[in-house]
Amino acid sequence: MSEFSPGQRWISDGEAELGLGTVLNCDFRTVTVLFSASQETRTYSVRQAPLTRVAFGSGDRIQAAEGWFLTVDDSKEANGLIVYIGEDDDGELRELPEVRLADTMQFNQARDRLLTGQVDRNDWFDLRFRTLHHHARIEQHPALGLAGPKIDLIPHQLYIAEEVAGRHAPRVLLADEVGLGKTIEAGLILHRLLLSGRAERALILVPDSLTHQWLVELLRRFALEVTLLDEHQSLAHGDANPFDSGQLVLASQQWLFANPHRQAQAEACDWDLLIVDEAHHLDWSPEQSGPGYACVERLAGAIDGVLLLTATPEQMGVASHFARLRLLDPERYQSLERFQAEEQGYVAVAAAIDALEQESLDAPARDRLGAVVDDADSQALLTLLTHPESDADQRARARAQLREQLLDRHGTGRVMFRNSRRHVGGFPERRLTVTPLEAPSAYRRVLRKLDRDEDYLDELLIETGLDHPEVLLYLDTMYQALADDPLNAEPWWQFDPRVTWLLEYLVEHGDDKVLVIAHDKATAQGLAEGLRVLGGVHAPVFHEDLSLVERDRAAAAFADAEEGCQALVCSEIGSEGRNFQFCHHLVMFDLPQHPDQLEQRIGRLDRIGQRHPIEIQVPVFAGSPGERLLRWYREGMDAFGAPHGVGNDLFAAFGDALADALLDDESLEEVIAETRALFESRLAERDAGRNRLLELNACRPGRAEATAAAIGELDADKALPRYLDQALDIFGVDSQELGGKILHLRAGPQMLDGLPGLVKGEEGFSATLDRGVALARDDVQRLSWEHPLLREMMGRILDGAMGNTALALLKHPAIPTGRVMAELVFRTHCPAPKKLHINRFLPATAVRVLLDESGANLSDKVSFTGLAKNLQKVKKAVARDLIKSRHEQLRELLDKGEAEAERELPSIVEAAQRRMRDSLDGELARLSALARHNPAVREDEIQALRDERSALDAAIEGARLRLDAVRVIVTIDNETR
Ligand SMILES: Nc1ncnc2c1ncn2[C@@H]1O[C@H](COP(=O)(O)OP(=O)(O)OP(=O)(O)O)[C@@H](O)[C@H]1O
Repeated sequence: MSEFSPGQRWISDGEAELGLGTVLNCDFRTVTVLFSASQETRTYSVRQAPLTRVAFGSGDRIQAAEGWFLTVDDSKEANGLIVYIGEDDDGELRELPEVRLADTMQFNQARDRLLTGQVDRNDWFDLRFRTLHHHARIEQHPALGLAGPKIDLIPHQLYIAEEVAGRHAPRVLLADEVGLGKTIEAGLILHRLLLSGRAERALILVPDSLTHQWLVELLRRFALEVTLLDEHQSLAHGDANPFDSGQLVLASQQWLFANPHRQAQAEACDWDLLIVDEAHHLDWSPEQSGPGYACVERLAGAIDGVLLLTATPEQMGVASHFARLRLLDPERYQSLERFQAEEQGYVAVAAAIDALEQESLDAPARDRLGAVVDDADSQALLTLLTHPESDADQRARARAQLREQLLDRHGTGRVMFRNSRRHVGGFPERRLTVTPLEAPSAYRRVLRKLDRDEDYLDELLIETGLDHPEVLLYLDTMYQALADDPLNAEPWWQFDPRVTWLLEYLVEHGDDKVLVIAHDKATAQGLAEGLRVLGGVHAPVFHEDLSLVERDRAAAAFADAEEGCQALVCSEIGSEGRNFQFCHHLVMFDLPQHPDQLEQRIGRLDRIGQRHPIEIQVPVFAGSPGERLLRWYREGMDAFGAPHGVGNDLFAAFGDALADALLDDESLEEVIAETRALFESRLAERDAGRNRLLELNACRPGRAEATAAAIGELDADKALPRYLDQALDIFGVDSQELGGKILHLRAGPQMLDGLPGLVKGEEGFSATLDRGVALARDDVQRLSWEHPLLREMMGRILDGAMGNTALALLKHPAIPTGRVMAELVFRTHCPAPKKLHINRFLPATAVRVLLDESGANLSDKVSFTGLAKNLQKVKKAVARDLIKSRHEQLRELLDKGEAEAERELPSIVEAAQRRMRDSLDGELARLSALARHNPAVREDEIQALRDERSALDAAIEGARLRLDAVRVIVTIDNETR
């Protein structure tokens, strides 16, 4: 006779997610079960039905179809069906026949699953326990969010990322010199915020030309997938807000700034972080702000975290720079005059910090320190430093602490980070070669006329419609504008000797890539045509009016080491921010007018990753205005040697005078001499004042080293390869060694679906645990605890039921056969908003309790691994039967285990609270002391920290323990199996 009767409740062993099933009918051979919650009906063979009867016992809380709950006290049977008896939530005695149990009841909790006979594989249970352990370790690790990205560990970047991502709602200007890695810093900050739960949504606004580069960098280096939004994509969303289509949205500034409707949609979303690249283009003047500035101002007003990126913050003038700082902190930056006055004071602070370098302070050094040390705690350090009885150790500590305090309390360092090549070091040499050429007659004619006739310049401006001094500096453009009929005129590239010179240069350096930059789009296009027609050289053009796809295609054609083209011709703006460090020849076909633009050009090649000296070529017409501009750059400010960061000051002071001197050697000499004088005094100020402070602040070597060491610890974590092996195996991912520390991962036939990067029947991906190997290969991903595959596997285990029950056999000479033990794993549960990142103090923490049949706690005597290696697996059906036969006993052990675990909770809570207070109280004290001196510390930052502290305190206090997993262990003698 079949054990099934209509109305009985069963669950599927293999598909527990179907919910609670009801037997519809049965005969001798088959049973049909309806799973109402998932609207599925299944028919099984009676003899092998993978089903378990649901039977609750005393103390279980069950739900009726009508929604009310019953706490089971007893049960009885009527016509093969169970009727539960107990109290409802109002304390009334009620009966609930099993047929009226809620279909939606889930059996995911370890206790329910165990008692309903759902047992997982033993190795799943092992993996679950290890996952809990590693998850807690990684969540609290100081390198969280910084260790996974595929990057070289460069100290100034690590310092900035660690400092900025640790703040409440970071709002900073990342202003490292060109090519030092601002994108990487922003990526690190974003990654850390995301992993710690402090940010979930970010909007990234970048110039059109850089969208693809950002997309690729975020994916390849940070394994972050972003949604790239443009008008076409947005239209596909119809009436819905397209900015809601992803957590991380990347959009082109040109597109958004020109489109008020899309701006309103972007503003309507909730973001945690706004990133704006090449922020010097956000122009502002006291009279009027540009549309970009206005748009970012509105967004920055509503979004907590803001990162602005620019290598040349003052390119558009000091006022504009000030306005950008104001975007970050409107309260702090209210008056430009005050801001400039404060900057004067930085000279004294920098001098004081430099004075600290002296081993024993002489009188002038003491004076310099005395002039800025204005509070009791700094004063105490200074006294210690100069006290005759303090020993070398005390002095060293006081020196380091005072240095930190001075840096912290003065200057713009909290809002702006600027690293320069000078102190980062290790960058290649720049070599300039100037090739004088004779101007062709078409240009010479005009130049001679300009020499002879002072009034001709005005005429020329009217005739060409060009501006001054462009008309003098870009002679090809001038020639083209003068042509009566531009369509029929001989194109300039036919006779311009720079074109033939370039063709020869390309032949001479046939094996090398050459980047050519010209000021105008039209020049770049003409030049490419000239190269093709005159020399058969195909060089793609890269300019601001190309579509994104065209630009990326051009860049890819250039980047391809084997098949690619030798040269790429760019216009000024078209190439800004791009990575071309695989090439070390730069041809400046003409010169830009602003020193910062010149630096931007060289910065395309002189970037992290450049391995060769940089060859800069400038072909120039003898005696032309262009040659005079070149002299200004070389003699007035050494513009080609290394970035100096004062170009904007020089341009602001002499830009106009230089424009007037472009036709006159005598006045040029004067302008050069004056520029040189200002250049040198600015350099001296830079080294003494604000920039010196900025430099000292942009990287604190001690902290950077500590962060690098923490990352190094995770890189070398021996537990990771072991865990990975086990997890890949259990999730059904095939892993094949390719040699050279590289693995190839592919979905196996039994793989659990939905793992990132792996789809059955598809290729999979190559990956390595080794940072160096990953960096050397674009096509190889870097595996770490932070890789999406690991995070997904760990998340699935911790959020789901996988491995939360198991049964194993133990052969032990000292324990009689047939005894039951229960290995219970409890985990702390601490509901709190994600933004609090409570995991850094109290991640889900495992408490393991091992009980023998009598309820004695053996946890301290028998370790998890010690026990696990002696266990033997058992067939699922046998396991189910064993559990069924020990129901009551197991219930008792579960209750007893809970009481045992509860005893551990207070010490866990206390330790977490201590960790939290140590960390936050220290930070609060530091910030409050800072705020008294440095107005860049915002009051809302301090208040937010206080609020955070009390919210964390309450959340940790409310921590509870929940049973997470249970393994039943049954002893056997040597013969039994
Ligand atoms: N830590 C790093 N590891 C590996 N590569 C790096 C690292 N930092 C920077 N790079 C590489 O150096 C180049 C320059 O970095 P990035 O683009 O971030 O500089 P940037 O300061 O934003 O430049 P720009 O001023 O031109 O916008 C990029 O190709 C980047 O991938």
